Amino acid sequence: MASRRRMLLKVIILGDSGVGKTSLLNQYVNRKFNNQYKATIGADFLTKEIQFEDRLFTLQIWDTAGLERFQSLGVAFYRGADCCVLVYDVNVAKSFDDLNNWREEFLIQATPSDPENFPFVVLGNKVDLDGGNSRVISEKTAMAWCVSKGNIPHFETSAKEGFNVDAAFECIAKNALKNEPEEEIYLPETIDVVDGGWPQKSTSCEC
Ligand SMILES: Nc1nc2c(ncn2[C@@H]2O[C@H](COP(=O)(O)OP(=O)(O)OP(=O)(O)O)[C@@H](O)[C@H]2O)c(=O)[nH]1
Ligand SMILES: [Mg+2]
Repeated sequence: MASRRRMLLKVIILGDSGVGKTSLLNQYVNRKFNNQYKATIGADFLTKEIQFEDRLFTLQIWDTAGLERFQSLGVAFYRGADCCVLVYDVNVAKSFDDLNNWREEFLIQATPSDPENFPFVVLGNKVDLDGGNSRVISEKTAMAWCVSKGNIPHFETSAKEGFNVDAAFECIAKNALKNEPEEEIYLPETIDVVDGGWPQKSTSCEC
């Protein structure tokens, strides 16, 4: 039976409601943007196959609800995360101020083995809005916070224009990879039929 090595990397996106978490993910995975706001309820994930140094990886990216009433995720959800993305809106001060809470809450829930060095990536989204004139959080202010929290990588992005989205997710993938260099899962390319009761082809390996 042919098999192919594929590592699963779990990424969780957190941040206030409306900062653009779903839009960033949709732009990265589907190259699409929607102006209409539809609040995320609970959590949902999209996957993206990536290749890095001749190896295949599956990024499993979890989009979560920023609205408190739609948050219903248990501790088990956060466990095993390889990278956490914290998103704020450069035009909304509160969304930046809240990053600290999101980060701390994540560490409480996920209980990573080495919290000091757990990989976070911070994204300041909606830099396109009003031609940049409505911005209230400067890149310098955001960078200072990121440095104070152990040099968290920081990107300014626009999900709407696709600005810096690929670069940000490339960094997210690399950081997730750093966090989990040993653990591998093996996804079979084909599944043998056992008593005729199982599918003959796996649909999880499409490349
Ligand atoms: N101009 C502009 N608008 C954006 C951008 N990203 C998202 N939006 C808009 O902002 C609104 C909220 O975006 P979402 O992606 O739904 O926000 P969210 O963080 O997923 O919100 P919750 O699911 O409630 O947590 C939508 O109307 C988007 O179209 C961006 O980069 N630029
Ligand atoms: Mg959403």
